[in-house]
Amino acid sequence: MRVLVAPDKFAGTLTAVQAAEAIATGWRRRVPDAELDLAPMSDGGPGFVDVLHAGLGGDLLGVTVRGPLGDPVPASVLRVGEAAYVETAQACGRHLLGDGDVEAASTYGAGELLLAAVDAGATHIVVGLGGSGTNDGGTGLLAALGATGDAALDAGPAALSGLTTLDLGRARDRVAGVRITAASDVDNPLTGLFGATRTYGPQKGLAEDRLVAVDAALEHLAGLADRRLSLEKGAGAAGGLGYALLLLGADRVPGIGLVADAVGLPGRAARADVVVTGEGAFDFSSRSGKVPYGVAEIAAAALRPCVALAGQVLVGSREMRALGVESAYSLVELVGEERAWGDPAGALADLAERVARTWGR
Ligand SMILES: NC(=O)c1ccc[n+]([C@@H]2O[C@H](COP(=O)([O-])OP(=O)(O)OC[C@H]3O[C@@H](n4cnc5c(N)ncnc54)[C@H](O)[C@@H]3O)[C@@H](O)[C@H]2O)c1
Ligand SMILES: O=C(O)C[C@H](O)C(=O)O
Repeated sequence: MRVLVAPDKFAGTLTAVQAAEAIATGWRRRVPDAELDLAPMSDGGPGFVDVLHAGLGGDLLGVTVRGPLGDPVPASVLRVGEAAYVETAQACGRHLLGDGDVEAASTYGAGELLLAAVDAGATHIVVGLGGSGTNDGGTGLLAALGATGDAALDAGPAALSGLTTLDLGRARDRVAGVRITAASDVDNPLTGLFGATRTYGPQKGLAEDRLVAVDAALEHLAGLADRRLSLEKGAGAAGGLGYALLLLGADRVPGIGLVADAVGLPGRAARADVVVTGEGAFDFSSRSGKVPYGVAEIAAAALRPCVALAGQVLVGSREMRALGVESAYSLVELVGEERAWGDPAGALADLAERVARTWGR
């Protein structure tokens, strides 16, 4: 039997590559002759570059860029032929913000990362967006590329309400002739009820009573730069970093679809008997763009059953099936909180071994 193993990361405990390996280890214990095809996934957020490197090969170029609060952080550019892939979470991810203030956090480092890809000679740069700890409308990135204005562009959203002029000429020149694709985990617009701030601000530590002011700062930015683009899908990804890329002429695609196509997931699903996906918390709250649902869609198109293994399962079985996942299995339910967190790889292997009893025949 052939099993396609295509999980996302389990945020905080396992990378997608580690999760895929743990699932394969457990499955093999139950079905030693199973053929396991490992395809760790990402939606554009954390893990994007690792997963593409595992799937596509290519060369990693190490760089140091400014983190969200200004401290230097390591990041990398993945070169594959003429293309380059960068992951903005490496420069401004939520894991780098800690307890820091998102209102002071900047995407400047993501701009430095983009520049490193330009300087490496890439003619097509794919920028992964998601899991950010920033909400600055991507102005930090624009500043790193040479954009100027009459207020600080690299100091978070607060300064933006004072902006009366914005010149993007130099930033656009820096990327002239380079095709940019934004691969985003979510498709929210920049502002408003479904915009970056109101939807994702609270999980970055933005207080309820600051949401209106910060959203207004991004709205002010949109008024100066380009209101139409602020309404485009994905403008609100990664705290508005999607918007900055659209201002530079980028096209936008869902990250999960880009990664799936890059690693040939549809063909691999068609060659499998069963597809296994997973993530840390299998929930409903943010299903658009999430890896398990993207993988389930691909499995369904190939007429293959899809099951999910997760740290926690927070979706009812009826909803889950409606989304194309046959069954979902929970680590915490099998081994309890302590082991799920203390030995995530071992626990996930045990869960996969159990699931292979049902699905490995
Ligand atoms: N946060 C959003 O609103 C949102 C929206 C759309 C897409 N996304 C994308 O979805 C991806 C996943 O985001 P996420 O933050 O939901 O990650 P996730 O699904 O991995 O969930 C993280 C949670 O999983 C649980 N978990 C992780 N390891 C566990 C273990 N070993 N045992 C038990 N529980 C465990 C924990 O509760 C943890 O908080 C990111 O790449 C992000 O870009 C996020
Ligand atoms: O990944 C998320 O939390 C959603 C969004 O793309 C962000 O980074 O703010």
